[in-house]
Amino acid sequence: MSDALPAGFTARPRADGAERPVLVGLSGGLDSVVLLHLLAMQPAIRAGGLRAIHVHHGLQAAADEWAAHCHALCSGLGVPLQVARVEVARDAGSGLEAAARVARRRAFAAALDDDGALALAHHRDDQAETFLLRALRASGPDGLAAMRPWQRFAGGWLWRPLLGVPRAQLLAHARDHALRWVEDPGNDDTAHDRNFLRHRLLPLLRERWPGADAAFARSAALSAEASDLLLEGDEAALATARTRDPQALSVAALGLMPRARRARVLRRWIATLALPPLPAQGIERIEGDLLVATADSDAAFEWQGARIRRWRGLLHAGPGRAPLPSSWRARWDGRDALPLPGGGQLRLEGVDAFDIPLHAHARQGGERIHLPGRRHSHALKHVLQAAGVPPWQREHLPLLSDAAGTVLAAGDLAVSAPLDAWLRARGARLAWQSGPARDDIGNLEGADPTPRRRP
Ligand SMILES: Nc1ncnc2c1ncn2[C@@H]1O[C@H](COP(=O)(O)OP(=O)(O)OP(=O)(O)O)[C@@H](O)[C@H]1O
Repeated sequence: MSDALPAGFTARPRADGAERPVLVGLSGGLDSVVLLHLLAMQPAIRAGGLRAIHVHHGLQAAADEWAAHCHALCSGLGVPLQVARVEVARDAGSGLEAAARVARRRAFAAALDDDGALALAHHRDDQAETFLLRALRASGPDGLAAMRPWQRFAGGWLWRPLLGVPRAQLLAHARDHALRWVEDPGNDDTAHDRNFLRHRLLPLLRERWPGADAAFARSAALSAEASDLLLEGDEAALATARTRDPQALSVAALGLMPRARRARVLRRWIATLALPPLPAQGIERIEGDLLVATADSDAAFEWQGARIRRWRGLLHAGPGRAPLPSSWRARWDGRDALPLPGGGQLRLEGVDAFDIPLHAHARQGGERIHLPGRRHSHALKHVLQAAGVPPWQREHLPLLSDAAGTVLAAGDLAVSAPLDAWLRARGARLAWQSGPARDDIGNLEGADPTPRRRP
């Protein structure tokens, strides 16, 4: 490759006109060594702040050698290098390679500057492989779009400047400049689908169709265009079904959409909630069990720890969690947040503590509560029904009682007259968080709710 960079090889300046700092993911292999070398030759990119990161997984005997190699390369080019050592969860159900990838992405996210660009060395051959792998998994246009040159990542962007460049050109560049790199022995094992495509299938395809990689990459780019157009329509359709609660969609509005659009809208909705992607049979089940007029009142679809249910003309989505154990009890003085079994917490805000500790516990059934402004107590069940609290939320609801067993509050949804008066007098309030806080790191890429546009 000549030293002229491919089109789009400049990291776009930020909105404020400043150069975007670039962090290169440097494995020590051919692709990322060439990427670093090309970027280091760009005065504008150097001026914006060019750094490299090598993630040391410690999984292979040669890992120290790779890190040392990256050091030598970076010091030769005058580029600061961070070596991030990560722990890879060896017992991860999804396999060691997937676990290493997650650990790597976390390290990248932690090291990336706000609004900076993480440059990775994926090239056109990688794109052709990704396109074929997606086709073999029966993906539609969103999946066939394969890798994007720019996409949101953590607090900044993921940038793939070499996506249009064939690997052969990278090799030629490395040889022209006498660059040295380390070979990863794992890349030869054809038991992995990607390696099988790389070493067996793609060479055969190229024999007959020399332009195969370019054609696959072009198909990926066309799919990306189609996917972006569809996404705009999905957003508009989703808006018509939204309610004030982001976790609830109107069944009636969904019913007005063509089936194919509805499937996309449901997937999009789930992505915006940072829940695991809906599997194909999920759409079938929602269509068949939840959206029909005769749907059971407790009909639900569950997948990978998430759940969609229909209730009162709405579809509700969220993490599926076990109810509070009925035997759970805890004394709580209000000083610190009270952690709830299965995630979530109860907090007393605006005042230090209660005058005397209260008892937190699960509902047993039959409780009554005396609400402010009412003469008599009411069955808690009716109070929650009247307030429109969905049944599954009621199962997680912690109650607060005094020593005599009088119910003083049900989460922050119903507060009794005496506790309400006590809180008001102090400008204080109860706050109930019903589930664990979201871990956004798990969603750094893939189900990214932000459309993938150039910065
Ligand atoms: N150990 C590492 N340290 C730093 N960067 C790395 C490391 N491994 C890979 N990278 C960067 O990530 C890019 C992609 O590498 P690779 O395909 O092995 O990773 P991946 O995360 O599995 O990517 P994908 O699954 O998207 O293809 C490399 O070109 C390089 O820029």
